Parts: sequence; C-alpha cells; structure tokens
Amino acid sequence: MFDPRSIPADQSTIDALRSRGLDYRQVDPADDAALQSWAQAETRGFHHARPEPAELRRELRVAKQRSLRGVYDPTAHDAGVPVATVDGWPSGLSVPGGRSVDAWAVSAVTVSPTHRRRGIARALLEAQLRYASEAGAALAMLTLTEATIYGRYGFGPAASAATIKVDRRRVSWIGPDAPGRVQFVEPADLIAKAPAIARRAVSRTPGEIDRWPGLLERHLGLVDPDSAASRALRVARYDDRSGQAQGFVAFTVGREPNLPGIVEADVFVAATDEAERALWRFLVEMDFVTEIRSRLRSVDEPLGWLLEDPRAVSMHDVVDHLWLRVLDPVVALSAREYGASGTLTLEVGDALGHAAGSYVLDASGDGRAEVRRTDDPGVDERRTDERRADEGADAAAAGSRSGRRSRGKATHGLRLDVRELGSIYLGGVRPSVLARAGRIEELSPGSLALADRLFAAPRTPHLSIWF
Ligand SMILES: CC(=O)SCCNC(=O)CCNC(=O)[C@H](O)C(C)(C)COP(=O)(O)OP(=O)(O)OC[C@H]1O[C@@H](n2cnc3c(N)ncnc32)[C@H](O)[C@@H]1OP(=O)(O)O
Repeated sequence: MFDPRSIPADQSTIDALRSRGLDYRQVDPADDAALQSWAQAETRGFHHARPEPAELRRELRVAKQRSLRGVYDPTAHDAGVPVATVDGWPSGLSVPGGRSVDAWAVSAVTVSPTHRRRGIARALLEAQLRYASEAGAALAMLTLTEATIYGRYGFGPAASAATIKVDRRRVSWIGPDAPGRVQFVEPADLIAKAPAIARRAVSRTPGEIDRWPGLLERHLGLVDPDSAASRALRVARYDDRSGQAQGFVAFTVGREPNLPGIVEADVFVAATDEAERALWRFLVEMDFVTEIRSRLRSVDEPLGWLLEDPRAVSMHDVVDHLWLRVLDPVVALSAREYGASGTLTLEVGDALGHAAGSYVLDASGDGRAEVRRTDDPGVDERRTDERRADEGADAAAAGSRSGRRSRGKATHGLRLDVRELGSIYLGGVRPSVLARAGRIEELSPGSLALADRLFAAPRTPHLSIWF
C-alpha cells in the first residue's frame, strides 16, 4: 500500500500560505506532542469536546499511519496548535461489479474561526488533490459537514444514506427463515473475525471504502471498554449454516425504568444478503422495545419487503453522504462495470484541470468497458498500457474483448462537469436527472437514455461510515 507520509508537502501550497504569514507542514508522526496539538485543533474545529484520553491515544495511533497536515500561525498565542487541519490517505473504493478502485480519502478539514475565509481551506484542498494524483488515485472522496463547500473543488454527491426507523409494534416478519444463527458475542471475541467480515461487506457494496486499522475497535467499543458508552454496547453475530461468521451488529438499548427501550444499531455489517436479513430480524423482533433506529443505512434497504406491514419502516434524514471527485477518468471509468453495451463520448470540464478532456467509453455486453482519451491520444495510450500491465491477468481478457469490440466513432455523447461525473459514477444518480436539472448536456438524441443504461448499477451505492 502506498505510504501517504512519503509525499513531500506541496511547494505551491507552502508558498501561497507563507505569503499570508502562515506555515504549512506535515505533522511529524513521531512527535506525539505535535500530533496531540493537531488532534486538539481538529476536534475544536468540528465543535467537539476535547477527546477522552483513550480516544486521543487511539487517534494518535491512527495518525501515525497518516500524513496529517497543519497550517500554523507563528504569531498566535499557542503557535504549536495548528489553525487549520487536514488528513488524507489512499483507500480502496468499491465500485459496481465488485472491484475496488484506488482512491484518496480526504478528512479532518478544519480552519479555526479565527482564520476563516482567507483561502486556507482552498489551499489545503487543492494540495490534497495534487497528493491524490501523485499517489495514483483515480478519485478523491469525502463525507462532509455542509453540502456547499466542496462542489467548487470538483466533488459531487454520489451515494446517499438515511436513518431507518422501525415501529416495533407493527413488526410481523414474512421474510425467509435464516438457515444459520444469531448469537451474542463479546466485542473482544469478535474483533479477530470482524475485519474479514467487514472486508467482504465492503467489496459487495459500491460506495463503501476500506476500513482502516482502529476503526472496528472503535465501532465495537474496544477503545475504552470501561466507559459508559462501551459498556452499553451489545454485539450480535450471524453465523451461516456452516458456522462461518457473515455479519454483526453493535447496538445499544436506551430505556427508562419500567418502560420499553429504543434500539440504536448504527454498526450493521453484513457480508451476505442472508446475514443482512437475519440481523434485521434479530433487531426488529426484539421484545420490550418500541423502536429500532439505524443510521447511515442504504436508501434501498430491503427491510420493508421482509415485513407484513412495510409501513412499520420509515426513512429519515436522507443525506448526500459520499462525495466523489474524479481525477483520472480513464482509470476510474475502466474500473467499474456497466449495465449495457454501447459507446458514449464524455466531454468533461474541470476548472482545476485534473480530469478535463474528451473520453470515449466503449462498453461491451459483459459489463466491462474500454475507456480512452480522445483529445490527447498519446497520453491515453500510455495510460492504458500502464493500466493493463498493472491488471496482470485481466490484461489478456481485456485484449480479447477489445478485439471483439468495434473501435468505431462514438455517435452518442454527453458534456458535463467533473462534479456531475462524480455523481453519476457509482450509479446512484441517473445522468438524465442531472440533464433535467440542466447540469448535463446531451450531445445527440438517445445519449441520455444510453448513459442511464450504462451507468445503472445492480446495487444502489451506499457508504455506512463517516470518514
Ligand atoms: C471532508 C471534511 O473534513 S468536511 C468538514 C469541513 N469542516 C467543517 O465543517 C468545520 C467547520 N468549518 C471550517 O472549519 C471552515 O469554515 C471550512 C474548512 C469549511 C472553510 O475554511 P475557510 O478557510 O474559511 O475557506 P476558504 O477561505 O478557503 O474558502 C474557499 C471558498 O469556500 C467558500 N466556503 C468556505 N466555507 C464555506 C461554507 N461553510 N459554506 C459555503 N461556502 C464556504 C468560501 O466562500 C470560498 O468561496 P470562493 O471559492 O467563492 O472564494
């Protein structure tokens, strides 16, 4: 895996911020005091309380693997605490068809209220995109606080999430019985198996990203196991008929004396549909509760179809959860599978340059597509050659497919900005919807209908964590 700490600080960002009297630098992963100051600035930037000591220790462990960057004001009262923070790291992103594409996660973007609106965030974000390109990421990605911040850097909303609430009194299960079993497990006993289950859950869901070391420990309450929050957490695991662990939920039941409780199940990891059904059934049939809530669930949950009364399930707080920014359209578009065959030109605009150009996407009926850049064929051929070399065994298959396929001139095309390309990439937003909003231009009749069919994904994209 590419080590983000090896990328030197971006010189143009250093110069731009120095001209404003500010220092931009990477936080030394060996300097615990500097990491702590960075973490304090980040929690303050998000208006959070100061972290508990155990949480701070966990953050430092994660931080040592990352390339944290900070902006420092040498004239400030405490010049060792950054006035702005950002974190970025390489991570796989699951795409339709079951592959993972190399992407770059951006997180922890904060600028102190004392230094806002001086262009610091812009400098940090533009540098992150350059690091991502240097690292070979085909896309950058983030989850965000406010939806008005990141469009200007080429990000578009690509996968939604929602809070699911279930009225326990209306629950009557009509779905199939699971052949395996759900059982309670202690978090410490699950942690050895949890990463493998999570990995399979991630790979079957477009929009999910690789889990990083330390995340599952936090989800299972193992960072500070004696805290009240950790002691309230219960964990149940689903094992299939052959005893293979295929999913787990971590939940709390909040209740007042003598009153039924409310289940809060925000950690819900299922590597198979069978595990997903079994874990839902376990939660929604629980006695002595009135409601089951789960945040960051898919907007396409099958739960309503498993109950006699689908209105027992309601969806709340639907948000544009995952935002994507395409950096290399050839690699990004080649990684996913497509829902139809056909040839489509994409004329992509990008004010920051990374993805700007004209591309032809040539999809065969087997789901794969060949993508090439048409406005600079030399660059495209080099990139395609490198990609094929990287893909090893896939190269032979790709070669034989391209032999079968016509390289004829594309007759269908769209003109769009890189933001819209990010939004349609995983199949969570139909190109025709963005065209209705005036954000995609159809270059010839039939192009939108073809694009809708091509970009359709068999599974609605979904990201179930914050990062
Ligand atoms: C991936 C993540 O980490 S998401 C987390 C984002 N961070 C937060 O929400 C924490 C609280 N907010 C902040 O720390 C800051 O307000 C930030 C980071 C959002 C913005 O930092 P600033 O340094 O003030 O932004 P900067 O001066 O570079 O502004 C760049 C542009 O973004 C715009 N902008 C900045 N913040 C916002 C906002 N909250 N809403 C809308 N527009 C914004 C500016 O107006 C400017 O617009 P322009 O392109 O027309 O010139």
